[in-house]
Formats: sequence, C-alpha cells, structure tokens
Amino acid sequence: MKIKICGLSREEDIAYVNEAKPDLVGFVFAKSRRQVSDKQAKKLKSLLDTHIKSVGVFIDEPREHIVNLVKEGIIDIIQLHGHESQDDIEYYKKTCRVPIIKARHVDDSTHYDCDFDLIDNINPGSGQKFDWSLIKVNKPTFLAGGIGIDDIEELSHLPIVGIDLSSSVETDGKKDREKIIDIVRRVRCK
Ligand SMILES: O=C(O)c1ccccc1NCC(=O)[C@H](O)[C@H](O)COP(=O)(O)O
Repeated sequence: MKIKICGLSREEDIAYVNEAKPDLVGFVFAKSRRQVSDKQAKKLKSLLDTHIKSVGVFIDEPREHIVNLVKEGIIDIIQLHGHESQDDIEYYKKTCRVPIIKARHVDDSTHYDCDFDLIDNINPGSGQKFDWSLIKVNKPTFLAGGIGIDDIEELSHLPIVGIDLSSSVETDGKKDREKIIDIVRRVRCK
C-alpha cells in the first residue's frame, strides 16, 4: 500500500519525510492553513528525496498555474479537489503528461477518466473520518479522511492502492517527525 503525507510547508517537514520515506508528499496550493506559495514549494521540492513524488493539491485553480508548476518540476502529480471537469482533466493529460488524481466524496459516484481516484472527506484536511463501508472503487483509488496509525490494519483489507493523510501526523498543527516515521513504518510492515 502506498502512503502519501500531505500538507508539508516547512523545510523540517521535508527532513522528516526524507527520513521516513513515504511514496508521495503533498504541497497544498489551495486555500488552507497548510497552503504554500510557488516559491516555498520550489524550495521544498529542491530538498526532497528524489525517490519521493511531490503532489500538487488544488481546488479550482487556473490551469496555467498548475501547468507551470509541472513544467518547473515542482510537482510530479496533480491532485484536483474542486469542481474540475473531465475537460480540465483531458487538458492536463495532454499538456502535462503526469499522473492525475481526482478527489471525490464517498457518496459521489461520478466517474472521472484519470489515473487515480481519491475518496476523501467533504472537508479535506480536517482529520474527519467517514463510513469506509460505503467505499466503491472502479480504478486505482487512494483513501483519505482522518486516517491514523490505528487504522492501518483495517485499511489493509480495503480495495485501495494507497492512503493519504495529514492531520494525524501533526502536533499542534505542525508536522511531527515521530508520527510520520511511525506511520510509514507501520504501513511498510503490512
Ligand atoms: O490539507 C488541506 O489543508 C487541504 C486543503 C484543501 C484541499 C485539500 C487539502 N488536503 C488534501 C489531502 O490530500 C489531505 O491529505 C486529505 O484531505 C486528508 O487529510 P486528513 O483528514 O487531515 O488526514
């Protein structure tokens, strides 16, 4: 199972993930307490272990901004959380040629022709769970929403390719080295 640690914003956060080695990390460009500027993200990416993929997280962002971040090598994967259409997804496929993750709620069965689905809470990044028994997948799917270290055993039985988490690896709103290392180790042991 792949693991993505989302919402990195400080240079020490990058040091933590370089040590823990998750598969993916997320830079949030959408409005959020975890939001990073292009300049910050460029610096963070330059410090990131080259084996770890960087995911840009967006809500209804202008296309040019996303394309520019891919072209500059700041993000390796696009994650769309807003009202982006299949037309937008086709545009990114053609223009960027990087994997695309489209987030949806568990009760939204819209099919998007993209690389991965991400089933997330209605309030992304809030640390809130939802009913995992409602999950239906029709393509490689990541799961997010309040996932913590005690959930790994249960999640290993779900039809998902990876997990995406943020709040549970924070202390007082900041990424926590021990929590990141512990959860990546737990996932690797499954
Ligand atoms: O994390 C945010 O602040 C955020 C803001 C706006 C759109 C998306 C956001 N995060 C997306 C993620 O991929 C989070 O990792 C995911 O929602 C899980 O977060 P959590 O429930 O805190 O583990």
